[in-house]
Amino acid sequence: MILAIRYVFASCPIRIVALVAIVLLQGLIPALNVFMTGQIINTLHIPQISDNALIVSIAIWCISLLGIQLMEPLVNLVQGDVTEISTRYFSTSIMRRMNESFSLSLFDNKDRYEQLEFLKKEAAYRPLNFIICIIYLFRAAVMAGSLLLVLISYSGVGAAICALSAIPMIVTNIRIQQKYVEDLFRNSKDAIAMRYVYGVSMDKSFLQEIRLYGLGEYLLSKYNESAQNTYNRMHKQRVRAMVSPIPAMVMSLLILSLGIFLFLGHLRTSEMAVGALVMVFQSIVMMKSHLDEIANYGANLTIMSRFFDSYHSFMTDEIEPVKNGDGVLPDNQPFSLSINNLSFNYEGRDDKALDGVNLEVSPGEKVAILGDNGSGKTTLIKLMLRMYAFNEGNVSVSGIPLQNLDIDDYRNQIATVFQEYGKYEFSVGENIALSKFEPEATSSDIDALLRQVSFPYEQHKRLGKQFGGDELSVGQWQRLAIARALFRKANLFIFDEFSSSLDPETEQRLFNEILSLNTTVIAVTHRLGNIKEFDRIVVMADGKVIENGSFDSLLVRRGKFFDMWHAQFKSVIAESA
Ligand SMILES: Nc1ncnc2c1ncn2[C@@H]1O[C@H](COP(=O)(O)OP(=O)(O)OP(=O)(O)O)[C@@H](O)[C@H]1O
Repeated sequence: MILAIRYVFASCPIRIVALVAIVLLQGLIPALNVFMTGQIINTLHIPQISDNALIVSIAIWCISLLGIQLMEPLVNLVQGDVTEISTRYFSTSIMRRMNESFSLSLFDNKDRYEQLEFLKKEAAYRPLNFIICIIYLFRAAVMAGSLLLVLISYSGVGAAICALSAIPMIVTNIRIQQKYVEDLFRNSKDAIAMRYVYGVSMDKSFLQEIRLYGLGEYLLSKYNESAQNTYNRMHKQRVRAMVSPIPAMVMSLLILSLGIFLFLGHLRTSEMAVGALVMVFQSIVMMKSHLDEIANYGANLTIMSRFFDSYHSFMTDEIEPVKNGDGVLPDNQPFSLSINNLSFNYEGRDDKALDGVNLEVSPGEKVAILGDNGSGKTTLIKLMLRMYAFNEGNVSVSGIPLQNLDIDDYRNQIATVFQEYGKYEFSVGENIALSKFEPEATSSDIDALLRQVSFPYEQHKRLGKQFGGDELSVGQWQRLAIARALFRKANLFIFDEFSSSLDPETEQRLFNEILSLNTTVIAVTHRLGNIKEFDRIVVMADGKVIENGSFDSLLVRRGKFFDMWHAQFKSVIAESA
C-alpha cells in the first residue's frame, strides 16, 4: 500500500497535495454543518442570546451547506486531472522501461510475459481506480473523524465505542477481498483464455478462416467454457462475500448499540435540548455510514496493490541480460562478420536452436542462408543483431566482439527486413522514415524509394482503417518494409524472408538492386530463383551450418542444397534435360 501511494504521489505531487487539501476540507464541512445545527438548536434555548449571534450561526451553517455543494465539482476537477496525469505517467513509465531493454528476452520468460500482459491490461485503469478509492477512503476517514470529534464533545467513551464498532467490518471486508484476489488470480488462466478467444473472434486477420472453417460456434463454445469456469468460482466467492460478513455486521451493531446506550445514559443526566439529541443520533448514523465506506474502500485497496507490486518489480528488477558496450564501428565501411562456435538455446527450452555455428562474412559479401523450417536461420540473425545474450561462442563485427559494441550505434548501421515486419498505421512516409519523418517536408529520398519499390500511394497518405486511412495488401506492406530498410545507409543489410509476398517481377528487380548495394548483405530465403546472384550460400540444419560455398560448388557437392535446388526446379531441370 505504501508502495502504491509512493508511486501515485510521484506521478503528480503538486496536484495530489492540492487534492488532499480539498478533500480534507470537503470531509470537514459536513461535521461543521452538523456542529452548527447543534449550536443553533442549543442557542435557541438560551433566553439571553442576541439576534446577531444567532444570525452569525445561521450564516456559518448556510456557508457550510454551500461549501458541501461547491466542493464536489472542485474535487471532480482536480481528481480528473490527477487521474489522467497519473495514468499517463504509469503508461509512459512502462513504455520507457520497455525501451531500456535491448533484447527480446522479456517475451521468452513466462513469468515476465504474464507480468507484461497484466501491466498492459491494468495500467489503463488501475492507477485511476486507486486514486479514486484512496480519495474516497481519505474523505470518509476525515468525515468519520470529524463527526467523532463532534460526538466526543457529548460523550468520549460513547463516541469511542461507536467508532470501534467499525473494526469487525473492516477486518472482515479486507479478508474477503484478499480471498477474492486469490480467486481472481487462480481464475487468470481462464481469464487469459477468454480474452484470447474473444480477441481472435474480433481480429481481422483471423476472420477469413473463421468464416471459411465456420469457427464462430467453436470459438463461442471455447469462450463459454472458460467463462463458465470463471462464473462458477466467482459466484461461490460472491455468495461467500454476502454471507460471511453477517457475524461481523451483528457484532458491529452490538458494539454500536453499546455506544448509543452510553450516550443515552450520559445525555439523560445532562441538560440537553431534544434537537441536539437528534443531532447526536444523526451524527452516529452518518459516522457509521462513513466507517462502512472505510471498510469497503480499504478492502478494495488491497486488490489494487497487486498492480503496484507488479509495476514495482517490472520497474526495478534486473531484467535485461544483454549488456551494452562502448565500441563504435567506422561509418561507411561494409561490416565483416566472424562467428565462432556459437550455440544458443531459448529460455525454458533444453534443445539448442544453434549448435556450434561457424561463419565468416567478408566486407561487402552477399551471403544467402537457406535451411528447412526451424533450422535456426532467424535465431542466427537475432543473435547477430544482439536481440539475445549468449554465453557459448562468440561473434565479432569488423573485428570487434559483439558484446563490446554500443548497441544503438551498431544497430543504427544495420538495415533489416524481418520476417515479421511492422505494419505501422501512420502515414506512408512515416512508415519509411519512422522517427526521422517530417510531415511538413516532402523528402525526395522517400519519393524515390516509393518509386523503387513500386508503391502505389504518395508519402502523405494515411494508412489504417481505424484512422480513416487506406488498407494495404500484404505485398504492399512488405514493399514498405523493404523501403524502410533501404532508407537507411547501412553497412550491413539483413533480410529474413523479405520477398515472401512480392510478385516475381518486383522480387527479381529488388533482389538485384539489393545485391548491387555497396554493403554486406545477409539474406535468409526459401526462394531460390535469385540464389545464383549471391557470392556464397550457407545451408543450415538442426542449428548447425551444414554447407557453405558458392552456388556451383554446392551443386557439385550434391548435398542438401542440391536437393533443395532440385525440389524447387524439378520441372525446369527435367524440361531442359
Ligand atoms: N522465441 C522462441 N522461444 C523458444 N523457442 C524458439 C523461439 N524462436 C524460435 N524458437 C525455436 O528455435 C528453433 C529455430 O527457430 P528459427 O526461428 O531460428 O528457425 P528458422 O530456421 O528461422 O525457421 P523458419 O524457416 O520457419 O523461419 C526452432 O526449434 C524454434 O521452435
